[in-house]
Amino acid sequence: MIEFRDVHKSFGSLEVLKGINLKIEKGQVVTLIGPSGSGKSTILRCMNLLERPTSGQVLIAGKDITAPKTDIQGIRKNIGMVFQHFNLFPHMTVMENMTYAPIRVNKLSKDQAEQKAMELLKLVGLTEKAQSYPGKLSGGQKQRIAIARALAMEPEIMLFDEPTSALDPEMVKEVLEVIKGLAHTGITMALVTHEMGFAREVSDRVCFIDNGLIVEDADPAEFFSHPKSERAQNFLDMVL
Ligand SMILES: Nc1ncnc2c1ncn2[C@@H]1O[C@H](COP(=O)(O)OP(=O)(O)OP(=O)(O)O)[C@@H](O)[C@H]1O
Repeated sequence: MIEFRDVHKSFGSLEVLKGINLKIEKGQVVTLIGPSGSGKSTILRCMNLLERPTSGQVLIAGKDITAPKTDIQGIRKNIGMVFQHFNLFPHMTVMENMTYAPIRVNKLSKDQAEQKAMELLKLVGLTEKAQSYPGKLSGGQKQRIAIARALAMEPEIMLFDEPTSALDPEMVKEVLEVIKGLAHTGITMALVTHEMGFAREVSDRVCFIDNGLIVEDADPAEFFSHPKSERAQNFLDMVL
């Protein structure tokens, strides 16, 4: 579903990705972990070309999205993304936030889009907030809405870039529960997270990134109990 072939990315003279090779199969849940600045978010952002690789290829469902003249908007429709900061439109109600793109991009009628939005609000436990403005919601609620909004486009792929890092500790759980509920429902998921318990419990695979490379790509139980590299061991000693 997602494939990286020798992906490099530089910002000026700083080479941030140094040859990433990665395959994520349809329906898999893959977590990227590693030290700050190692390139995790950049890998995720190359999956929908928010960052364009300097060289190498990114394939989505077999299609090379790094090729010239790719219909990137068409591809992005199929890839939901949830960021650390929720990015909801502050001047729109929750319902308007959730129906905006489905009406304009997926050409749903207002009724269809609202019906779909209500189903998703139910999924994230926030039906009573449909007419609220984001400013009236807690951080955890905003992030659950952001997830529901991404799902409203019915994407086959969901990318999560540190979805709980900006939340107060008491709100982390409610957001992780929602993400957990999506795992293994058929959606292909890639996550950058510092929540090691979550990575261990929910992922099919954990990729340990260090200094722009995938140092380990392993089964979570194996990775957390017996990391192969000294770098991963040192990292786990710091964070666990
Ligand atoms: N748009 C950009 N312009 C310049 N440098 C960038 C840009 N985006 C990222 N970088 C640099 O690339 C490196 C990798 O960043 P990235 O955000 O991918 O790391 P990360 O592993 O996700 O880190 P963190 O866990 O701290 O979010 C960092 O040194 C960062 O400063």
